[in-house]
Amino acid sequence: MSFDRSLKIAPSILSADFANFGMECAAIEAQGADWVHVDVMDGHFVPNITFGPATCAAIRPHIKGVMDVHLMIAPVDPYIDAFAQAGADVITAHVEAGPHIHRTLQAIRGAGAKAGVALNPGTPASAVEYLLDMVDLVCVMTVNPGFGGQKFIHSQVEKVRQLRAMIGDRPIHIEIDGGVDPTTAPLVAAAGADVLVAGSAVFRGGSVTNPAPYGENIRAIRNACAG
Ligand SMILES: O=C(CO)[C@H](O)[C@H](O)COP(=O)(O)O
Ligand SMILES: [Co+2]
Repeated sequence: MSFDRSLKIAPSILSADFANFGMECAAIEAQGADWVHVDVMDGHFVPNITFGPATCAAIRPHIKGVMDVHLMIAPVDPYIDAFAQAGADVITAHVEAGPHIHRTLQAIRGAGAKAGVALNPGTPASAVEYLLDMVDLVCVMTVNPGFGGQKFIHSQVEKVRQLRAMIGDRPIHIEIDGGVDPTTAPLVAAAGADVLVAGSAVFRGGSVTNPAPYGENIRAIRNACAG
């Protein structure tokens, strides 16, 4: 997985048909997705439960590109190897999920994956200042984690600007997660983000038997950022 700062759309399969994950992953890639974003929730760190490493391993053969695993779980460390072995290219842990994020990031890289750190809306950009040599991606949550389809929190755009300045020319992605659509995407792209996660705004109107709307929705986000 090589680094580039071009705009990437990463549909979140949280909004996909859970009975057809494999086909949904293949469909969104065929419709222009750059990465596939996989939301793991434990009902403890966040008030919702999704799935674990076995599901990630099951969908891996259906994803040609980057599998971007967002862990909303606490503790994180006991599960890192399992998600790496499931084929995650990027594993992102929350800075709020435990007392030893530096150790967690070391463990992610040690397991052979790219290391991401996520910040909840109430966590300042400065939380990653001493982690920049440890991370490949910083994820700015623009909703409170736990559910798809929530409203974008506009105060986070300033945090993205601060992170862009802090990161400078280091090869670190800035990912935005939550409430991304053609209206909000240009705000964070202009502020310096390069990976835009979008769940409801990509999957709305489509299905595995009618995937064309996925492509239209992805293009609408991309075009809004270009315009
Ligand atoms: O991490 C997440 C929620 O915790 C999801 O990735 C995010 O909410 C995407 O869904 P939507 O685009 O519908 O907001
Ligand atoms: Co996510």
